[in-house]
Amino acid sequence: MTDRTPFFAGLTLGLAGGRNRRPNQKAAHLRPVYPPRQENHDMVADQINQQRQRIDEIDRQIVDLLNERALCAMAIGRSKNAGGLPEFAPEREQAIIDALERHNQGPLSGQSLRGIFAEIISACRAVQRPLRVAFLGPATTFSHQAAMRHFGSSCEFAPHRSIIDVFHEVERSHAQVGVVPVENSSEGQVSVTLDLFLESDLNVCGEIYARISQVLMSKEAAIEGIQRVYSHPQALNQCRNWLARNMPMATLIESTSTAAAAQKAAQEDGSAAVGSILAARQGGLNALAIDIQDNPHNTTRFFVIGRQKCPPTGNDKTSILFVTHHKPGMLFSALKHFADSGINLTRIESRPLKNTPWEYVFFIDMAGHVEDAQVRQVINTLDEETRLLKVLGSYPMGEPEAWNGAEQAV
Ligand SMILES: O=C(O)C(=O)C[C@]1(C(=O)O)C=C[C@@H](O)C=C1
Repeated sequence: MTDRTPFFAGLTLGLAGGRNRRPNQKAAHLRPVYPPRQENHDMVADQINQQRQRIDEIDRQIVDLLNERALCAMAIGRSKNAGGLPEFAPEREQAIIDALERHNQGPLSGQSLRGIFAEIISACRAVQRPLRVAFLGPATTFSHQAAMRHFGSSCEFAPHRSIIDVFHEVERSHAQVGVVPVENSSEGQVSVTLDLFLESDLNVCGEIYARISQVLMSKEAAIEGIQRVYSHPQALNQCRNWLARNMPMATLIESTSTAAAAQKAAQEDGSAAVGSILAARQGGLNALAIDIQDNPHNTTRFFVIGRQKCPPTGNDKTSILFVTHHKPGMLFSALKHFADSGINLTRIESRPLKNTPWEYVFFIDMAGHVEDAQVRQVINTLDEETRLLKVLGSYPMGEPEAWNGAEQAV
């Protein structure tokens, strides 16, 4: 038995037969449901029926209201077209969700509400013009999942083979936005993405935090029969201890992506893949164990890139890059401006400057919007003191994905 019991095995995907479940432990949906005693039966049925009728009535009202909302969005879309404005307004979307969370009295959780409204806004965007979202593919990768969670499902999702292709698609206006990984809580910076910002004129107009839950998937029903495990090198790295403990005899084989690994596992007997639950579902594979990453809080941060700039929401971040003159104390002096102005830095990273050996470009994220007086002032000062300064964008502060253990082992 594995130490992270396969919650989805034999449950969501229905094929693995729960062989790895602990003895005497039945999944909730398998526990026998006894019919209520006869004298209660009619009363219970009556109560349920009443509430169901009420739900049917409410659902019809919701549909009517949703269509009324969609008509408003269509009218806004026409005005935006007439005024040459982009349909996608991330700051407005953030404001809507923040206001609704403040308004919410429960019992629905804030997280549920966010998910519901991400879909409602997505559908309303689609009646204006479907948002085309380029991402690092193929389908079912963690970039795809992050994009779907952030933008809702009523979008055109366009998978691309590389991060540079995602940048190019947005630069050429083939997609309105792109989703690119920028850093991972275990593996650090995604250097390709950082380097591309030096050349590109695209703006950062959003950030997405996605918790990475790695799943062991196979067409086999149990771990015991598996000899090979495929995955992207990063995913294999993230699960190295778990794989060594639970499948010491299996050969680990690198693939170009977690999605490609899932395809391989679907074709071969005795093989498994490490990747997303979405890949398991789409490939019709058994999820033999979930959350097998060694760090349970493994999170990737993505940037949403676009040609438009995002106005302030009141809760923003700004990303910049700069190259200092090659003199002592220049980095210290740059950072001191932030400290003196009380601006909170949330990330600092450096990359080598490709055409000047032993010189570096610094990437900084800070709390605040470039239109805030203090942020503006520090950036203006830095602009005068540095060799190069570029504001990559200001965008609504993202929320790390809630970790409620819902997907964890039973
Ligand atoms: O308020 C707008 O600007 C709209 O276009 C409406 C709406 C929405 O459905 O609420 C749709 C798309 C935008 O990205 C933001 C909000």
